[in-house]
Amino acid sequence: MIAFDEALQAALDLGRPLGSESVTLDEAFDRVLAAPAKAQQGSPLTDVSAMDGYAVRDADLGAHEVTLRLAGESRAGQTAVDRLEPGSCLRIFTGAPVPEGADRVVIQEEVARQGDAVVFRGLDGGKTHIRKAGSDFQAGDILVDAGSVLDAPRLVALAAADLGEVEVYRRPRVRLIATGDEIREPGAGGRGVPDSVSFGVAALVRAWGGEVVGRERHGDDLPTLERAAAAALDDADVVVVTGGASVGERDLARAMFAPSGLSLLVDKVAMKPGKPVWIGRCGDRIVVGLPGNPTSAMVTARLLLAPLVAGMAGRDAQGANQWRTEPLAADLPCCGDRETFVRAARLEKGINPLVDQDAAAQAPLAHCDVLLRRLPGAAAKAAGEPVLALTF
Ligand SMILES: Nc1nc2c(c(=O)[nH]1)N[C@H]1C(S)=C(S)[C@@H](COP(=O)(O)OP(=O)(O)OC[C@H]3O[C@@H](n4cnc5c(N)ncnc54)[C@H](O)[C@@H]3O)O[C@H]1N2
Ligand code: MOO
Repeated sequence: MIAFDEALQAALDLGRPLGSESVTLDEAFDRVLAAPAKAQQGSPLTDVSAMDGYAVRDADLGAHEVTLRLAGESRAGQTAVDRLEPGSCLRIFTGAPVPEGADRVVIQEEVARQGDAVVFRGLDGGKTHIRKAGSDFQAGDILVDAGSVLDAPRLVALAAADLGEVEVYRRPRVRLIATGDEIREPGAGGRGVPDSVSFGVAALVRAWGGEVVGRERHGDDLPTLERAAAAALDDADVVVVTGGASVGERDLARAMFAPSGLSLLVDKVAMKPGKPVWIGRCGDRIVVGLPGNPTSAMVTARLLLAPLVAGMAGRDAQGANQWRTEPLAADLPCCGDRETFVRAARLEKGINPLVDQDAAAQAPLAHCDVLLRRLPGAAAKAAGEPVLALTF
């Protein structure tokens, strides 16, 4: 049995990016940029108006009221006049090119219009309401750094950079295998245990940048499981097997990978819940064995699988387990002799440890937002005291 930190280090060491691929911006959401995104051209391309109004020359506006002749119109996407002649003004709209010679845009609320005659109050020397060419960014500027997760605002920046495709890290392909004669698909009713864990693990894999390529269930029959293991290793970067991790004769999760050349890197971890969790390799494939008890499975998946998948997806693997100090909303008992990850809810007044800490319980998962980290032998804590918390 190894310490939790040692197991985490093994997961981090395995969690290396798998290479990159080019995707269209439509496909880029939530992917991780593998190379810095450079603007293909500057923006705005020319000086443009920031407001709806009239483009004028400063020299034409004196201290007092002045009337200028309307010479035409400039709209975003089309301009009738490239140059503003002295004594004239140009109707202009937000985003439209500012003609050569114009010094400012006077907003329409500040002028009076009588046909083609536009009356301006005196020059107030305030804002020009002109966005200069390249003032947002210039050709070659790096708009989004490599390693960024492409969220909504970053996708805007990429499209603005005039990029149709971007280079992103490949997503690790993850296949889930639930084991156990009793496990069945949820929704079928009757005897058996609904496979709940696979849904939580699949969601977690996706949230941390992985692609779930398959979810399957098999009974406790070794030849069947061996065949399933070999097939899964064929098309996945990571195979996650649930259940059968403990010491019973029917706990076959490790055995099913033996003919595929399993070498164990982590085998039992001094943590509660989740002691039977294991991690191994079959060639260049990674296998993660989660305990069958649903809370144990989700805790170990969050603490070890999430950083592994994050690292393989090019994300900040270390950052996946970012423990923060937060105040307790209720008392917390002392910790036993195994490092313990207490399930808790984040309330407005602080972190509230859940009453039911049974590793097999599932109802508490519906209220669980955070894990609390408790070192072996840690003393009891009172409400208000700080505790180490990790968002689940
Ligand atoms: N003698 C010992 N017994 C056990 C030990 C031990 O050290 N010595 N460890 C215990 C611990 S800790 C855990 S955790 C469990 C984990 O056991 P397994 O990984 O072998 O899990 P199973 O026996 O296959 O199943 C346990 C439990 O979980 C349910 N299960 C399994 N898969 C799913 C799923 N996909 N969805 C929902 N529920 C699932 C299963 O029906 C069982 O009730 O072992 C202890 N025993
Ligand atoms: O430690 Mo097992 O993972 O709890 O019930």
